[in-house]
Amino acid sequence: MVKAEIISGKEVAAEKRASLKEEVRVLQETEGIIPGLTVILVGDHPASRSYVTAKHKACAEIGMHSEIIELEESVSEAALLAEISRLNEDDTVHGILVQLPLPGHIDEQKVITAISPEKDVDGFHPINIGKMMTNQETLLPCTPFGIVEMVKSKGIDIKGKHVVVIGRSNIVGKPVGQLFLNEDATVTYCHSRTVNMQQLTLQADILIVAVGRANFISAEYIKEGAVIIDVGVNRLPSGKLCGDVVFEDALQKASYVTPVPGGVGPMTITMLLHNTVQAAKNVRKGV
Ligand SMILES: Nc1nc2c(c(=O)[nH]1)N[C@@H](CN(C=O)c1ccc(C(=O)N[C@@H](CCC(=O)O)C(=O)O)cc1)CN2
Repeated sequence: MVKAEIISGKEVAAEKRASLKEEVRVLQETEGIIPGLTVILVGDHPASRSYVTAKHKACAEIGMHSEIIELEESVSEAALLAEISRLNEDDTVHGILVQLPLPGHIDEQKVITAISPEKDVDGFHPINIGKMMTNQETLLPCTPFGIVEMVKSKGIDIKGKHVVVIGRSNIVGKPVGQLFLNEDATVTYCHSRTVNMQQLTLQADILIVAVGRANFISAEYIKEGAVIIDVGVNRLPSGKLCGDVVFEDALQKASYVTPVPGGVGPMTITMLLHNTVQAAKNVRKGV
């Protein structure tokens, strides 16, 4: 029997994008500012290319300016850093994003740190991460930010809830736990070395799964009535996309579940738009 309500990231994203479109219109009409995003794509990873294209399209749909800079897979780290430095100095660029992952010869952390924190619309710069950790206003990592927005959109109470995060990546696992901690949740992290993970996941009021392994979480890991957030986007040999959670199992045991596709993914790009508009406004405020 289906018990859970599906949290449609597509629907939450559409609502948020409509309000951002209006914000962009007002910003342009009243102050002549058009928020601008520049995305750097290194190499020709097909999934990365499709995410970058989706970002470009999403910007256009809400009236924002955007540009894609494509660099060869073999580009040197120094050349990439020089490009970032040029964009840091360009006042028409409010947001800079380097699509990840990068080729192995480039130090990802060095690249992220080279982006001006004020233009770091991915929210990955150590200064922005530090501000997030200390609960200060800043540009927040898009996927974690989108997850919190989705949960809030359903009026789900976070305070005092036990949030269990499976995964400890810098772009999703670690920051999503911190954002829920900032919302007064009790947070537990699980990862590949966690002993008896099931004992922990069965305590989760909100279970966030970001491991990148198809159908990693099944019914026996889910507490009755839990909120299940599935961050995984895995392509099966059949070509079909699926999440890290067995969706049918979550439907039967959880109170809410996010689908794949159409769940967390669309929120990632939406919060990127939000951050870029925010970065443009911050320039005006001198933040
Ligand atoms: N610089 C960054 N690199 C990467 C990020 C990021 O936030 N910043 N996140 C991911 C990729 N990503 C955005 O860049 C992303 C992933 C998935 C989706 C999405 O909408 N997925 C759809 C399915 C898409 C499909 O058909 O393949 C869904 O879940 O519905 C958007 C953005 C890694 N790199």
